[in-house]
Amino acid sequence: MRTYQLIAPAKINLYLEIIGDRPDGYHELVMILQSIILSDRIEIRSNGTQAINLHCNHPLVPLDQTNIAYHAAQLMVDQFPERFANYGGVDITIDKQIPVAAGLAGGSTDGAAVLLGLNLLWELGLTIPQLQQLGEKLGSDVPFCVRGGTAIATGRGEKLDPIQDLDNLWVVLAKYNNLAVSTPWAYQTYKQQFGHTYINDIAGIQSRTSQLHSGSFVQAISDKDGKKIGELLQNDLEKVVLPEYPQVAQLKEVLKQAGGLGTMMSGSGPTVFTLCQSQTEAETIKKTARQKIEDPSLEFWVTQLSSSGISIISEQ
Ligand SMILES: C[C@@](CO)(OP(=O)(O)O)[C@H](O)COP(=O)(O)OP(=O)(O)OC[C@H]1O[C@@H](n2ccc(N)nc2=O)[C@H](O)[C@@H]1O
Ligand SMILES: Nc1ncnc2c1ncn2[C@@H]1O[C@H](COP(=O)(O)OP(=O)(O)O)[C@@H](O)[C@H]1O
Repeated sequence: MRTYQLIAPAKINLYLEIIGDRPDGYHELVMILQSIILSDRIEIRSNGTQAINLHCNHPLVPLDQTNIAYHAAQLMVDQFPERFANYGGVDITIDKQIPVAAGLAGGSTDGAAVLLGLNLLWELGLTIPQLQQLGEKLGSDVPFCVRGGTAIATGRGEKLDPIQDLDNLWVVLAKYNNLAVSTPWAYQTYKQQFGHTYINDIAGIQSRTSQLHSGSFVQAISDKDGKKIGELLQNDLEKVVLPEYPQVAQLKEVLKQAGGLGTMMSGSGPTVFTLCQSQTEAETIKKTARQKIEDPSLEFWVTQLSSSGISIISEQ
């Protein structure tokens, strides 16, 4: 039976600005998304049946249709019923290394990996843009996860403009393993509290978006100016998540005091990250923060920014 093993990297949000709300219930965003080395491993194996079976080593990951990886396989079955009939079903095994419900797009990247894996297994020959278009149906962050690297994302997060890759920096991630933040809750609460700041006309949205395109953040990325990037980190969702989760606010403060280029919450949280120039600096920051907060539920990861999206590591 043919088998593909894939690496599915997590992401962090270097910049997340909420501009307006949309008739479809989503929010209009300007983001800068960045892949990191921390990844799940996905195995996709033909099983000679007509079933999709899902396996995962993490107790919090659902194994039914609510799993984005399962949903991705179902979407491919619906889109390409003849291929499914010819090639048969698959066993999908997720080796979960990315913390769950952490603001790191763990589910989205697994979904993206299944799209790429089935494209290969069923010899569909779909291009990256075609896979990204399918990914839009699974979630706003899935199109980014297909290609990864560094990108400006607009719309609900699905419109992507790749920019110069930024892979020369290290990152410390910190998360309480007993905390999870619901993404719909974060956006809903933001809307209730800050909806009055939204721009709701197209011209206004375009002008704000182009400000960022030409803005100093993109310039700092193309200059690979870590100090400037650290200063310019932004995430509007912090405004609702930090007051609701004081532990996360305290964690951010401790990490900030410990050094590095800049500290910010990723996505809807509750993971907080610090960008660093070197692995040594990252390890020192982790150690300092660990000494300041002696809580066994607080976990750390030291990793690097990455220029890769989903990649294939073996084919049998
Ligand atoms: C906050 C971010 C930042 O990258 O990431 P995470 O924290 O989830 O990793 C994303 O915007 C999350 O993207 P993703 O997790 O793919 O969201 P989706 O499944 O599409 O949407 C989940 C829910 O979030 C809200 N949502 C999402 C995206 C968006 N632009 N506006 C929204 O209002 C909607 O309530 C939607 O029902
Ligand atoms: N493959 C998957 N991996 C992780 N979580 C998943 C997956 N599929 C569905 N989920 C569900 O999605 C929720 C959000 O998880 P995740 O994608 O890890 O976080 P985030 O949306 O914060 O980036 C989880 O609580 C879980 O119930």
